[in-house]
Amino acid sequence: MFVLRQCLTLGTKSSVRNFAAATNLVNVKINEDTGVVIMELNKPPVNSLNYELLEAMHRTLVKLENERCSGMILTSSSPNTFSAGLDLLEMYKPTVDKARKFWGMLQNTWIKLYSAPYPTVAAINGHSPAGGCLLAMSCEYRIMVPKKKIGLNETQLGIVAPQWFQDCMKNIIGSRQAEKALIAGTLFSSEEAAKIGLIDELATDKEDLMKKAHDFMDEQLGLPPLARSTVKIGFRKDTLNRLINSREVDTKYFIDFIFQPKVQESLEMYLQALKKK
Ligand SMILES: CCCCCCCCCCCC/C=C/CC(=O)SCCNC(=O)CCNC(=O)[C@H](O)C(C)(C)COP(=O)(O)OP(=O)(O)OC[C@H]1O[C@@H](n2cnc3c(N)ncnc32)[C@H](O)[C@@H]1OP(=O)(O)O
Repeated sequence: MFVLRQCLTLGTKSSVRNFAAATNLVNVKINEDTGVVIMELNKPPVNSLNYELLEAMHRTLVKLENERCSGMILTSSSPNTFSAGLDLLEMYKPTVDKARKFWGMLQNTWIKLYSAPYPTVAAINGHSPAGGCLLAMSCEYRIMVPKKKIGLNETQLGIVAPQWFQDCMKNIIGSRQAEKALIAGTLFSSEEAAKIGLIDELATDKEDLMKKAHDFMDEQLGLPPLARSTVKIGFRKDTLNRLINSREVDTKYFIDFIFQPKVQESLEMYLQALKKK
């Protein structure tokens, strides 16, 4: 049974609720017996990743480093969407300062998630485009409900998936498949994603999704943790270091790119199309 665990917070059950309620943007539950955490994104309607949601995730990931967290399942409270990716409003006519702060928080959050030593599973309970796909790809294992969409569709919006987004995809589906998918900005159905290995398993529904996520976690918890995490980090270090060693350059690419008038036009048109749906 899952209970909110005291040591995640300041010591009482009500402080646990305060920790989550401080933003309300992520629900965090931990199994007292196993140490497995469920982090549920909770920014209706579509968990678009704005600064505040990223900060809430980042803060949680930092806290988990100091806790007896043995593994994490990432999912969402939305019935239809895991995450709609980066909040387009963060990129549409921001100030330079705001855009810089936003991008820095995205980098921070990704670095923490990608390098987490404990096993991580994305329980993808709905659509997962662009930054949503990045979150899923940053976990070690992906399980998805049927008939939803996942992929790095940036090109379709007139923007470009940054190098580290691209690297994550390459690491999972291989260079050739990733190149094709990134150039076209392909959004794969859950079923197609399973065929190319972008996701590891299909689930029938949310209940089955969570069951499969726990099954994966149970398998991982049977492995010696230090050996497990050493191999994981060994595989991920080049991708991580590539961003860590070039954070400023990456931020400059982002700022220079989104402030181009053509990119702002594309974002405006895309936002309008989303509203008109
Ligand atoms: C290699 C070197 C490269 C060097 C150059 C690098 C330069 C860097 C460039 C910049 C890179 C930027 C990277 C960006 C990555 C991203 O993540 S961009 C975001 C992409 N996201 C999407 O395309 C998803 C858009 N949303 C949808 O497709 C749908 O909403 C959905 C399928 C997720 C869900 O559909 P549905 O349930 O039908 O909900 P909707 O009615 O569509 O939406 C509800 C509501 O939410 C608003 N919304 C949806 N998505 C977003 C979003 N991403 N941001 C902000 N808002 C969003 C939508 O407008 C609706 O609003 P209203 O209720 O109408 O107000």
